[in-house]
Amino acid sequence: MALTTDLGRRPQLREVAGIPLQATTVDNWSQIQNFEAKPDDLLICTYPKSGTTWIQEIVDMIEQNGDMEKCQRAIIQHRHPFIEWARPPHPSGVEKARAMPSPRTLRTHLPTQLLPPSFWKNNCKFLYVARNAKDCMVSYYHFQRMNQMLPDPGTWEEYFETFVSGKVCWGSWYDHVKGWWEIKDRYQMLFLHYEDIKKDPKHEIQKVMQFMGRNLNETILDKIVQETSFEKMKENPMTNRSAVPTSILDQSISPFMRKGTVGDWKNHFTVAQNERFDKIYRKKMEGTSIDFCMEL
Ligand SMILES: Nc1ncnc2c1ncn2[C@@H]1O[C@H](COP(=O)(O)O)[C@@H](OP(=O)(O)O)[C@H]1O
Ligand SMILES: CCc1ccc(OS(=O)(=O)O)cc1
Repeated sequence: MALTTDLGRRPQLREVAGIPLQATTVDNWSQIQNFEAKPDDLLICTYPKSGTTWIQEIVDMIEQNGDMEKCQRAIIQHRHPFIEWARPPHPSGVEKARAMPSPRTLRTHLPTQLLPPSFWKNNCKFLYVARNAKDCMVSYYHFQRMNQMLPDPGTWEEYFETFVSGKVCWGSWYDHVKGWWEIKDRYQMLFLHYEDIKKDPKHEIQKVMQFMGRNLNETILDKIVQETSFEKMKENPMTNRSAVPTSILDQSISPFMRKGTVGDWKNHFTVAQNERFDKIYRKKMEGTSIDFCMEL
């Protein structure tokens, strides 16, 4: 597959406890770790490219009782502070969260071991969305091609190695998903799969609604299903990242709302890569009960 080649110009990652993160996040690490969560916080947790924007829009539509105009009040990145986000001189995710009235909905890509401890102490609600590793890898590859704030992914073949070895921003997909899955019954956590939302959005949105302690009628639920479809969100300037400068997200390379499907990995993985991936996957995920749907 074709290369993007501006190696050397993209920022490189640094590490916290072996997890690669953006350098600006690492510079801000003590502020992030000392973040004071509140008992009524809802934290959206995902591995990158697992449907974060999608679940954010679903949660916001539930919070706003299906009022689309209220959901248009700001771009999605500004509605739910991203707690490990740091890009001086802009306010950090922690600063944005502090300035937000409760009840707050926040978001993170951090693995469990790096989450600020106050989230556990305050028994906050966690909404985790997991996406199958192969589609996640494909989506992340295209995102790294277009995101000028992340390292250049190199060729697809090179990226395959980078991803399976966990040397991407926010670390290993396997460890992230296993980490959140293994603690799900010890906390107030709703654990969803991207593929299930795709298959039966109304059913999964109802689960989110109940988890949030809300009760919306069928008409509103149907509206949320429609407004959060891939096609609608791709056209929606509040969700499609069209407001982000090209110097950060170059959507002429790959759109942020790219395909939104299950099984696009089949258009990228060679037979040999697929066999190798499955072997690595079995080893890394040995002993876990989590299961993924790879095609619909
Ligand atoms: N409403 C929606 N329905 C399905 N997929 C969606 C979606 N909104 C965003 N996505 C997909 O979620 C991925 C982005 O995830 P995140 O928000 O975590 O960065 C992209 O996947 P693809 O690159 O496979 O298209 C994007 O297209
Ligand atoms: C950390 C890399 C990153 C992630 C997301 C970005 O844009 S957006 O928040 O999705 O609009 C930019 C950089």
